[in-house]
Amino acid sequence: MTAAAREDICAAPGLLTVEAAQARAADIVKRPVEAETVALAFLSGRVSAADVASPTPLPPFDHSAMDGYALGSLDPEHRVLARLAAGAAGTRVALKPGEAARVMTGAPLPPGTVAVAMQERVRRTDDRIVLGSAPEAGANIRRQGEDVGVGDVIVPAGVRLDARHVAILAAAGVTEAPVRRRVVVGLMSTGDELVRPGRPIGPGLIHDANRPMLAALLAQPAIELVDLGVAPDDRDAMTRLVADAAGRCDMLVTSGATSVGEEDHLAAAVLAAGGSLELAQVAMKPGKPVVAGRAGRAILIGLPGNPFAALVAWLLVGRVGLERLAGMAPRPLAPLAAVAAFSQRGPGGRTEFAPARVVGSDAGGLPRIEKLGRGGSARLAPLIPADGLAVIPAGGAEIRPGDRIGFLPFEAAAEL
Ligand SMILES: Nc1nc2c(c(=O)[nH]1)N[C@H]1C(S)=C(S)[C@@H](COP(=O)(O)OP(=O)(O)OC[C@H]3O[C@@H](n4cnc5c(N)ncnc54)[C@H](O)[C@@H]3O)O[C@H]1N2
Ligand code: MOO
Repeated sequence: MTAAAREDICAAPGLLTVEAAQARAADIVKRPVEAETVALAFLSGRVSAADVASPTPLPPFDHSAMDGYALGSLDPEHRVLARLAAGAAGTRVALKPGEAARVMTGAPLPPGTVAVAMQERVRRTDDRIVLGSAPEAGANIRRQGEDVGVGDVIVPAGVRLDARHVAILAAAGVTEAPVRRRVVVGLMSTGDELVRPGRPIGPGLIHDANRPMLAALLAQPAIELVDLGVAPDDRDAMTRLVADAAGRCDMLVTSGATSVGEEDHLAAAVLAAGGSLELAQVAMKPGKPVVAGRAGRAILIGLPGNPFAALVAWLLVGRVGLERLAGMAPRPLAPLAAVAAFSQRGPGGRTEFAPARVVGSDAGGLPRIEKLGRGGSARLAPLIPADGLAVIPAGGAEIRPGDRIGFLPFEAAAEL
């Protein structure tokens, strides 16, 4: 740990606030990974590395929003001169007052069009139409560039791309875009008690839940996962594994060995491998013993061993560093406003995150949140029926039904 970091941690009486820990986790990352160019078909889930400007207006030309008639004036009667479907190369016809063209949705509009009348509002006899009621000037015309102008930014830098971005790039005829290369994230569990799922557990042993959990959270297009297995509870062995991982990963995410027990070797191993710790001991429940720092060129996130604590520490602290590394603009996880459907004694010294589900809404429309399970950072079963995490701020008074609390839905929390 650097002297400055040690001072900061000690300056707060006891523990860092969750917000301070998030700021620290972001600051550890000096710059995002490099950019590369990727084809449209592979952009979803990647993080944009630069603004993309549209080379073309959208729509590219004035066209009809309806099947009907392009009108040269708003007069009640018109003579029909031409017929245009979507894809028509255009027409040499320019409409004068009293003249119309039969048009389909998407068809380019002849010069002189003042409005398009829907065909349901028109009576046609041979080459003449009579309007039931005059449309407004400009009705049913989609103007060139009304959606996007030439040079408008259609995809900003620093966002996780999805189908919306792919659609607008495709519409503008753009076939590739600059994105951050995949962040190489190494996952390592620690502990002599851990056995890979699928293998039998002997006395005192348990199955490794954290590495599969983190792999499931991080199985995303912007990430390349490296499975680093299980480090034993041995300082020298852990040091070698950390040093090796530090050389080939952008981020190393470990779980376990962060606390104060005799077999909690992570901090010592990171320091022995030439790394540093910039964050430790956060005022959150669970997840207090989360650590973060650097090891070689990698950012290190050390999550607590208890699985629910590891999940909470990842979502609230580790994820912030990963987003920065992946080139995303900072997006602090802001809990939604909600009300408690439970009571509990306060105040707590740490911000509490508890598995919770929505059980209706109050008179003001805020979701009512019920806590699940009886607490405990090792319990996974309460997460299964949960919709997200109840957030109960540190230092608050007793919570009674109807009191304001925060709520983090899982969908928002788990997305990179
Ligand atoms: N004297 C103190 N003891 C503890 C403190 C403390 O402040 N003083 N903090 C407690 C808190 S809070 C937590 S959280 C845990 C964190 O401990 P570690 O990060 O050192 O984790 P371990 O001791 O290695 O393991 C804790 C627990 O989790 C199980 N575990 C570990 N890895 C996995 C895995 N990959 N999959 C499933 N389960 C795992 C492990 O077997 C232990 O039962 O420390 C408290 N102690
Ligand atoms: O903070 Mo520990 O993470 O409660 O179990």
